[in-house]
Amino acid sequence: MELVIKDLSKSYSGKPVLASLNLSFQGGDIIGLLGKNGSGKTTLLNCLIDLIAPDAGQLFFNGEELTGDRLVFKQTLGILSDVIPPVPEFTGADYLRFMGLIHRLDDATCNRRSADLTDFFFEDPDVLKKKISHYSTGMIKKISLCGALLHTPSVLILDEPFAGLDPIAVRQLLAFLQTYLRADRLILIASHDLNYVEELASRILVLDETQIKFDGKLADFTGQGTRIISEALFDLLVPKEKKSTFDWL
Ligand SMILES: Nc1ncnc2c1ncn2[C@@H]1O[C@H](COP(=O)(O)OP(=O)(O)OP(=O)(O)O)[C@@H](O)[C@H]1O
Repeated sequence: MELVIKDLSKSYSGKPVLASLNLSFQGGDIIGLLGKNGSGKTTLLNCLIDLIAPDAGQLFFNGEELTGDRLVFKQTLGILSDVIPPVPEFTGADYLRFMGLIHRLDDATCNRRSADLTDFFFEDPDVLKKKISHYSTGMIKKISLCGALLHTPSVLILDEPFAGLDPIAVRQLLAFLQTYLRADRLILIASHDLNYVEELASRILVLDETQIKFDGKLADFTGQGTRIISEALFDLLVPKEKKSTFDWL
C-alpha cells in the first residue's frame, strides 16, 4: 500500500500554508505529524481526505492518481477529525449504523464490530442509547473513533486523537492502534501529545513554514533516544535567539 503526495501546495488568501510538498507513505508505518499551531497539519490532512482542494499537486494511491470523486480511495479511509463531527441528533447506536451503511457493511458485521469497539472504548454499553448531543467531549471522540474504525480502513487519519481523552482511554487507544497496524495499513496521526506520539510512531514528519522540516525515523529524530521528543522538536523549531528567558522577572 502506497500513498504519494506530489508538489502539493495550499494558500489561504494568498498566504502559503503548504508549498510544493512531496511525501510518500507506505503501509506498516505509524506517522507522527508534528508542528506548531498553525503550521498546516490539519490543512495537509484535509487535502489528503479531499475535504479541501489544494491549489496545486497530485495524490497517488497504489500508483493511481486520485481524481474526480475518489470514491474507491475514500472507502479505504478512516477519519477522525474535529471538522467532521458525528451527527449530534443521532444516538451512538444510530451513528455506528449510519457509518456501517456508508461503508456498506452488512448488519451482522456492523453489529458485531460496533459491539466489540464500544465494549473496548466505553465502560457502559448503554451510552449507545444516548444522543450524541448529550455526550461529553471524550465520549464524542470515542464514538467518532468507533465510527472511523468499523470498516477496518487501510489508511487511518487521526487529527488530535488523544485530545480530550482521559488517561485510561488514551492507553486503550494506544494499545488498539498498536494492534491495528499491519503491513497493509497506514496510520497518520497529527498531534501535540508528543509522549503518546513517541510511544506509537515509527516515522516523524515535522511541518514548519510551509515545508517538511524533518522526515525520518523516530530514533533519528530523538538522536537514538538521547533526547526526549519534545526537546528534539523544540531544538528543531525554536531559533536560538528566542530561547532567552525574561530578563525582567
Ligand atoms: N479556512 C481557512 N481560511 C483561512 N485560513 C485558514 C483556514 N484554515 C486554516 N487556515 C490557516 O492556515 C494555517 C494552518 O492551519 P492548520 O489548521 O492547518 O494548522 P495546524 O498545524 O493544524 O494547527 P493547530 O496545531 O493549531 O491545530 C493557519 O495559519 C490558519 O490560520
